[in-house]
Amino acid sequence: MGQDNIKNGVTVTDEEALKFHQQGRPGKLEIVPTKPMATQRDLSLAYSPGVAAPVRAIAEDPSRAFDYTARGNVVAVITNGSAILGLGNLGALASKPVMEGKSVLFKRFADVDSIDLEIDTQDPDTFINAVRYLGPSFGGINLEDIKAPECFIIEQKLKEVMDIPVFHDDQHGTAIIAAAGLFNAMHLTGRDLKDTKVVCNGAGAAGIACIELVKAMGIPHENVILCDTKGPIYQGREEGMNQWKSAHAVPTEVRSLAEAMDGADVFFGVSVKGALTPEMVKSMAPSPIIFAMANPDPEITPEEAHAVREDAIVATGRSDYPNQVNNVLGFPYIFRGALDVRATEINDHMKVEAARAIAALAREDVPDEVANAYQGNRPKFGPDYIIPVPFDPRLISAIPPAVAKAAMESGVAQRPILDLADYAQQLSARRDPLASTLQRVYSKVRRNPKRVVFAEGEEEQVMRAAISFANEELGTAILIGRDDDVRRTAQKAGIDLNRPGIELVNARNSTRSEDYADHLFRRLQRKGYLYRDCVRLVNNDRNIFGASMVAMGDADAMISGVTRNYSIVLEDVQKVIDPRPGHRVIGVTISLCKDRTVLVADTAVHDMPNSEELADIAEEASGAARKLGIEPRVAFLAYSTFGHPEGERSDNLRDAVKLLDRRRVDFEYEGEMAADVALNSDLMAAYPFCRLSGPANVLVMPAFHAASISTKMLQELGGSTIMGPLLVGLDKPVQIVSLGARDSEILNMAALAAYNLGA
Ligand SMILES: NC(=O)C1=CN([C@@H]2O[C@H](COP(=O)(O)OP(=O)(O)OC[C@H]3O[C@@H](n4cnc5c(N)ncnc54)[C@H](OP(=O)(O)O)[C@@H]3O)[C@@H](O)[C@H]2O)C=CC1
Ligand SMILES: CC(=O)C(=O)O
Ligand SMILES: [Mg+2]
Repeated sequence: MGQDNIKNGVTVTDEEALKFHQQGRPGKLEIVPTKPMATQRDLSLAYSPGVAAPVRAIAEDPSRAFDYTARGNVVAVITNGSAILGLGNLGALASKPVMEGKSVLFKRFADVDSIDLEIDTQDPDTFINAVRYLGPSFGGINLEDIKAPECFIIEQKLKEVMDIPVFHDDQHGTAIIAAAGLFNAMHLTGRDLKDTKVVCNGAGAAGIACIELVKAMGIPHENVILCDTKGPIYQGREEGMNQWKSAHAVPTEVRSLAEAMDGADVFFGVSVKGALTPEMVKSMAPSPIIFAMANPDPEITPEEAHAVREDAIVATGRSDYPNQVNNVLGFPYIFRGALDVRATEINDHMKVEAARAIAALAREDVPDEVANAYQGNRPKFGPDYIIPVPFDPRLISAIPPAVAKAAMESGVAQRPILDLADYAQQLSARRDPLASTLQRVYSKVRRNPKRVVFAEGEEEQVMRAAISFANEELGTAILIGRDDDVRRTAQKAGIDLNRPGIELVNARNSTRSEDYADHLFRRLQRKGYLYRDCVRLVNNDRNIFGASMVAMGDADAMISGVTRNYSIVLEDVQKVIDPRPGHRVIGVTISLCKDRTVLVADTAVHDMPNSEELADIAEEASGAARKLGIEPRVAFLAYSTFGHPEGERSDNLRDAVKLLDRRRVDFEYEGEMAADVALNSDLMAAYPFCRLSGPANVLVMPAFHAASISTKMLQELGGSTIMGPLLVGLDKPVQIVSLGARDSEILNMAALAAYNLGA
């Protein structure tokens, strides 16, 4: 990675952020039951009289609460809003978006259920009393955004009176990630712990915890100068002091941050935006290490720091720069490990081992599966990659086992895990498949932005998707429509289209229309079309015009379908664009289920595929799977499994398997088999000759109707997120959304079009 990549390019506007929080169900969280609640019997089991039995069992043996209730997997995110990010004391209510955010991050990254609790008091004792009796409800307490010094008192007291982990994230989460990054940066710059001089600006929750941890890991006390709003904390200072700051006072002559920075090796910023100036950076030691961690804006931006010191290693708290020091790398996984061994606390040994695990991960070679999570680059341990990114899928299997092991070693684990290797494997299944898949797609496109035609540019949700596409720096969004109509709708909806990355194209006055009509006529002249028919199609049909732009190289990809049926759009597109040579056009639907991603094909084109077509469908779908980072295991699905029950409807599928044998394809495939055998390894074990090495992840359906019915049922009944059908096999990338799709769906499909699944 170099200077070009310094900014990763994910920017969001205030308007987008507000809309994101407001749309649909306001906020970011909902609670869903884990047991059926459909019948009278369900209710009798779930509530009265069924609850009586677990109540009595728990009263007799409190540890049974972990068996009969959600307690063991629920963490409360609790705050009083007194230090919301770096925004200050804005109170309990205003902090709720951040706390909901922390809760969803718990779920997203480590499958920990979490609920936010905003307690409306600034008084530590009242706060402590509000929390101390909540122990029975939760497996752990994550304190968040509570200002210093109250946070120290609150955490200490709650740890004493509660028998579940209490962890102030801004202290320890931040410290763990900062320590991990620091030790990697010191390794890269050949520094020795004993000679490293650290200046930490910010003597609050994060600052005190950061320097305590790095001192515990070996940096001498006298090498660290802690600063706050009054400047360096020297021995004898009286103004603005408290006992936690005093513990870090050093004998020094420096009286300002600027003086402290002169010759410093390391800067830790956990204060406010802009606190570090370029002049201060200039005065640092060679190859300085700068962690500007204030959120949402750092003490200095990487651009500003690098402008004066090219040799600096810079980290920030933000996701749009390399080296993000953010406690999101820590708290979900630390609690995951602690909950899984039912730890009674999160102690220093567990924190140190978490830091070591994070640091070690950044030094490892990045395997193929992971490379795409890194903004499309394969990062290599170095100045721009000292810490893994939050989307690194290895974090879930690397950090919790380290934490669980440390809990067991330090005697705080109430339910030890005997096989940590097996535990690590189980953990990877907890990853959220949707986010990883889309992250890979977005990262790759951002690295190589594309010009994408949004064929229905007059629709409001299409305009919104186009703007997000441009804001996400995925490329240029080309809106097709009549200028007046587009602008009128935009104005009415309060959308400003006059911004970089948005182009408007009106088919009627395009200088390219004649070329497009010529192209179309060459293709359709022997299919009953006159030249004037082609001119009319180009001028009047947005899908034809948009597809022509893509076919003739004026755009890279196209998205459509909001206003017309899938099959009609596909028919239009195929008038203009051929299948890729040697390929077959099919539809692949991605089904993102709770614990796995499954591709289903063909969900768009072939009504009753013959064996040859089925074999092609398997090849196309497995190509798409690989492009999405999934190593394909293809199952040809039927009502029968390996010949039983007999019936000629499965013949095609059996023949397709034989065809693939002859084609010597390089992916796993097997069939015919029933869906449960394909997806359940226990059932598959009854067929020891089955060549799949695990449950199938690409399901080739015997017919279009089966494919369509099953994906829709998965969505409605199984709670899966369904994406697609995605078109693969076309010579140029086009994706079609479902009729009436919302802007977020259009955006995702536009990103997938730009990603070009078929290439
Ligand atoms: N990247 C990450 O993962 C994390 C980042 N942070 C960020 O760290 C910052 C502090 O958070 P937190 O410790 O929880 O907050 P606290 O309120 O507990 O502490 C803030 C500290 O910053 C000091 N400070 C404020 N302004 C300045 C300034 N201009 N110069 C020097 N010191 C200053 C305060 O000084 P005084 O004591 O004199 O008032 C105080 O010591 C926030 O920006 C937060 O977003 C926090 C946690 C995680
Ligand atoms: C990241 C975080 O917790 C903070 O900035 O407060
Ligand atoms: Mg915080």
